[in-house]
Amino acid sequence: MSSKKRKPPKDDALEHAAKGMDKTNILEVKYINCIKGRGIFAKKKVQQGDFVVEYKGELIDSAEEERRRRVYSPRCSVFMYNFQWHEKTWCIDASREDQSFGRLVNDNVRPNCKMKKLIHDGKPHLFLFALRDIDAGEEISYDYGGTGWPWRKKASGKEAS
Ligand SMILES: C[S@@+](CC[C@H](N)C(=O)[O-])C[C@H]1O[C@@H](n2cnc3c(N)ncnc32)[C@H](O)[C@@H]1O
Repeated sequence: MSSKKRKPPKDDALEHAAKGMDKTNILEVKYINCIKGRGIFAKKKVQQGDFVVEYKGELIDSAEEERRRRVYSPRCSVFMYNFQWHEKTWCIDASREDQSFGRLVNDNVRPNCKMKKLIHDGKPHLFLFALRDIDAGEEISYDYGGTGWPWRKKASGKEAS
């Protein structure tokens, strides 16, 4: 058994945000198929509660988000993540291909991670934390929320469970 003390996951997340680093020692990008595209996979076991990855991008307000949604293609707007902060709607726009891992995490209705907001340098940041132990080789996922995602619909036209 390792005697190394586990860093509190929130501290770990904020340290990674400060350094602008992804956990390349435990995560990797893999191409899955032409429907799902790429995804993020665990290279090593992840413990329940651990910080996994930051959903990095540009922080914009709802007016700017609306403006961008009018001009973005659906392929780009799917990278926009909305959340509440100080009673207003904000958005992380991760549409820019910047080599970061968080933007490549796919949707799952039975996810192994959950998105949480933490404040770093006075600004909100979005981080995924493990909902359960994740084995090496498993795809990292979270529930995008909302309804109507085309990939959730089965050929029958019903929502996937
Ligand atoms: C935020 S991106 C995730 C990264 C993306 N897979 C890529 O390679 O750029 C969201 C897009 O990934 C795909 N996607 C995400 N979750 C999926 C799922 N569960 N099944 C199929 N496609 C999915 C859809 O094409 C969606 O528009």
